[in-house]
Amino acid sequence: MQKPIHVLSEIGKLHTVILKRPGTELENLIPQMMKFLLFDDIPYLKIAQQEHDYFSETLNRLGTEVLNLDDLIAESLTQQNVKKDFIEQVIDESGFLHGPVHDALEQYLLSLETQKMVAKVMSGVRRNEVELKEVGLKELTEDTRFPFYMNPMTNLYFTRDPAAAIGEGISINNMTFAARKRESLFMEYIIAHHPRFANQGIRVWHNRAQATSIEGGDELVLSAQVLAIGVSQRTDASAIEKIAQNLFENSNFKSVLAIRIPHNHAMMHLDTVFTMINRDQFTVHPAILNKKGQIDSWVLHPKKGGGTSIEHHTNLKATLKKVLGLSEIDLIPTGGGDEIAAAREQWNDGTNTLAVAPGEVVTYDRNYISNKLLREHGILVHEIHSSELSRGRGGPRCMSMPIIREDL
Ligand SMILES: NC(=O)NCCC[C@H](N)C(=O)O
Repeated sequence: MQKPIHVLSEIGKLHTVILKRPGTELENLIPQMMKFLLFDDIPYLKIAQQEHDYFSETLNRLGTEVLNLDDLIAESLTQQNVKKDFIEQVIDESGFLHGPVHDALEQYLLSLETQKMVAKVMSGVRRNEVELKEVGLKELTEDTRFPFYMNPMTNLYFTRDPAAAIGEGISINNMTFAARKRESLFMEYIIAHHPRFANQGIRVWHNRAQATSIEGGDELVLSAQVLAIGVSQRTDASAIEKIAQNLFENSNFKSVLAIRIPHNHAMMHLDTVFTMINRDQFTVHPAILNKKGQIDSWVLHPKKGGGTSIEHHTNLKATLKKVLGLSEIDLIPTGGGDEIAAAREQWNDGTNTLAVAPGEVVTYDRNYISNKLLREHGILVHEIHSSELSRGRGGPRCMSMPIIREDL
């Protein structure tokens, strides 16, 4: 019987994926909150939705089952006590553990029918939407720079990051920045309460209560035995050690390749600078390699008798060949290696491909130099529109959370 989660590679035919159509959360993005909400500009929602619908239709046309995050969470909250717990938790995590604001938000959200409540939680609750029964010193002295009690979750359409399917389990991530912390709550409820996932023995490799942070854009399943993880702005080395240990003890994964990437917003996750597109082919943003073409990486293995051994490497090609047992590797440089084209196209997620089958990817149309090069390397490329979606700094891989891929 098909397990609810089954991802043993980055490239096996994509069977089932979770997406989130951009919604009114994007219309609650305002200039003074942009940096905090991890955006560089305000997307035009109508066009962003059209582009996203085209992405979803493209995946459908290629034979992928598309599940929507909003539906999954609403279907997980059918029991009144679960819905109430969810509302309590999301209010707590929005900064209101108790008090008049907490009570007003609770009353408001409980009054909404489940789907509307979910949409509201995602799009944010403005201060003027709820009436406080009393006002204490906390309310009088609080920071009112932002017009929301509950901030909009503008990054939700990047379903890749809050959780990642690895093997037949999942990592439910502790996100780095406040703007995204609440996002992984959805997957926690879905795994625990959705009929498709609940009580199926799904292993949780990392949970959101863990102090160390990790994000799905850094987690790449290179094979049934090898996981690559970025040491990045968003993922701590200590989180990598913990998840590696858990995988070594409880799954068939035998190696974790930790790759250190620059810590900045354009390259916030490993998948913004490196993705797998075929058994032996990868995209890579040339700027992550130093002048000698090197990058620091460490391979973690289980040690006999317990613990983990760590080997340091600097040659990405040689390291990939070694961990994957391949004789050749084709690293395809974003922007064809031209310094300016590479920087521009990486900024617009030219490196961030979503493999739908071995050697077959979905990419943004605007990265025409990288797309042409991929085709010259024999890759089948399906382009999607990207004018507005790209303003959030994420591409097709960031916008998708595969939960079932066919084995290679
Ligand atoms: N996997 C990814 O690279 N996701 C893109 C996330 C973009 C989002 N604005 C963020 O900064 O978290």
